Amino acid sequence: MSVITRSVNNRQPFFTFFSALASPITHWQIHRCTLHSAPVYTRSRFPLKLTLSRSTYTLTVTMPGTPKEKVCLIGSGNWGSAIAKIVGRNVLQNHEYDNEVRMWVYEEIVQGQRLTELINTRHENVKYLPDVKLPENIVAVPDLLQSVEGATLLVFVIPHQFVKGVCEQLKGKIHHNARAISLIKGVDISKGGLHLISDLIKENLDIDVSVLMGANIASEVAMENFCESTIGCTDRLNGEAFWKIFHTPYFRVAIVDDVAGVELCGALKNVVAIGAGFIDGLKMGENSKAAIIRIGLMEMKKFAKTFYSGVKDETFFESCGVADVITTCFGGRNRRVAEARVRTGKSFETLEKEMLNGQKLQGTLTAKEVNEILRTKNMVEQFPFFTAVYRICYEGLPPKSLVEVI
Ligand SMILES: NC(=O)c1ccc[n+]([C@@H]2O[C@H](COP(=O)([O-])OP(=O)(O)OC[C@H]3O[C@@H](n4cnc5c(N)ncnc54)[C@H](O)[C@@H]3O)[C@@H](O)[C@H]2O)c1
Ligand SMILES: O=P(O)(O)OC[C@H](O)CO
Repeated sequence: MSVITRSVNNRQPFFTFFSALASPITHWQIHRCTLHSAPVYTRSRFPLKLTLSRSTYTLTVTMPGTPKEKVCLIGSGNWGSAIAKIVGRNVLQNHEYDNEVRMWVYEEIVQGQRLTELINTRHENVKYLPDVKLPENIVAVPDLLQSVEGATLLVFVIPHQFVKGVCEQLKGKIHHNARAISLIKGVDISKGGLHLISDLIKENLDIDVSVLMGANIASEVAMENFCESTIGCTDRLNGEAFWKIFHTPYFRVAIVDDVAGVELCGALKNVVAIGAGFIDGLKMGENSKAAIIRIGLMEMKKFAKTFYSGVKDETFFESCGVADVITTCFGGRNRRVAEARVRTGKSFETLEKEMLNGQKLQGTLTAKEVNEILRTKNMVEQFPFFTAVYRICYEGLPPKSLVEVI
């Protein structure tokens, strides 16, 4: 691979500059030419990016034989399957991506057959996203290491309690140019202290990790109803590589440079959803639920900023922020199960099994993890809403106390 740097007078008309530059590289395909004012730098990575010394022109070129990006989806639940439909279609429309997308499936027997076989023959995840056709280039693979073979873009989309185990199996086994994105809504406290799931992946696999979070109830995305989502990235090129596999006219993705803010919004809104479900279970009406959403959002922001000083206010106005809190407090699984908890008196474990058919709740576990962090830091009183949700879930506090303590 080579990096070519040319000096170009930045007052030259654009076409003069372009034709001067085009001739020596006619044997390359020029995929993009953009104008920007970023500082000068060169990178030797595919696609080869040329930034011309002291000019403001950037060319992205791909040499013949450039390896294509190969995507692997690590996870195949409700959201994993819905996003597979988008990714499968998008890679077919972009020559920079390999057509085959492998999807790691935690194997199980469904209707007397292996789930992977069902997915590969019927092109439908009959258990986790029934009645939605997946593109035929989505290939279900039961072996984790086989699924990531040759993959340069890893999409992590499994419930957060399983990430550590999956990362341990992948350590040292991934492609040298692999980058990842996490669609997982949760936090990690396994090493003591608060950690982002994206950091857990980054530290285990030694790769750059972006995140994608948003107001995205899987079944609605699968029906192609319009919605938005947010990518948080530190490396813009990586963020853009993932943007291309997710963005569609009905699933509109924005990119921001606040990984911690985006990810903590995704994780903490699940705790707010549990609180909203309690309010619904108590039949307290929409004003009370709106109040819970507002108070919950304020605690999300305070928590995120307390533990990650770089978190930006604007992030809370992206899809990953206020929009996701709203959708999850009206249409999400956490809300639904918390409502049933109040109405039936059954435990969350029982209701998860009875109502979700193998899908996993994230909010109750996150409430516990958040509480553990707050207790360690002596901060429970500063977060009365998160604390009350935890105490209702785990310490027998009556749900109606939620509005008394906040
Ligand atoms: N479903 C949604 O609407 C939605 C939307 C956005 C984000 N998310 C987030 O995406 C993540 C994944 O959620 P989902 O909805 O795709 O999953 P899910 O809850 O539908 O499914 C559970 C998945 O976990 C797998 N699993 C079970 N045991 C396992 C184990 N021991 N190891 C590994 N995998 C195991 C199952 O095979 C199944 O694929 C979560 O963090 C969730 O919050 C979900
Ligand atoms: O069904 P929930 O509660 O896990 O929420 C789903 C999504 O995260 C909503 O964006």
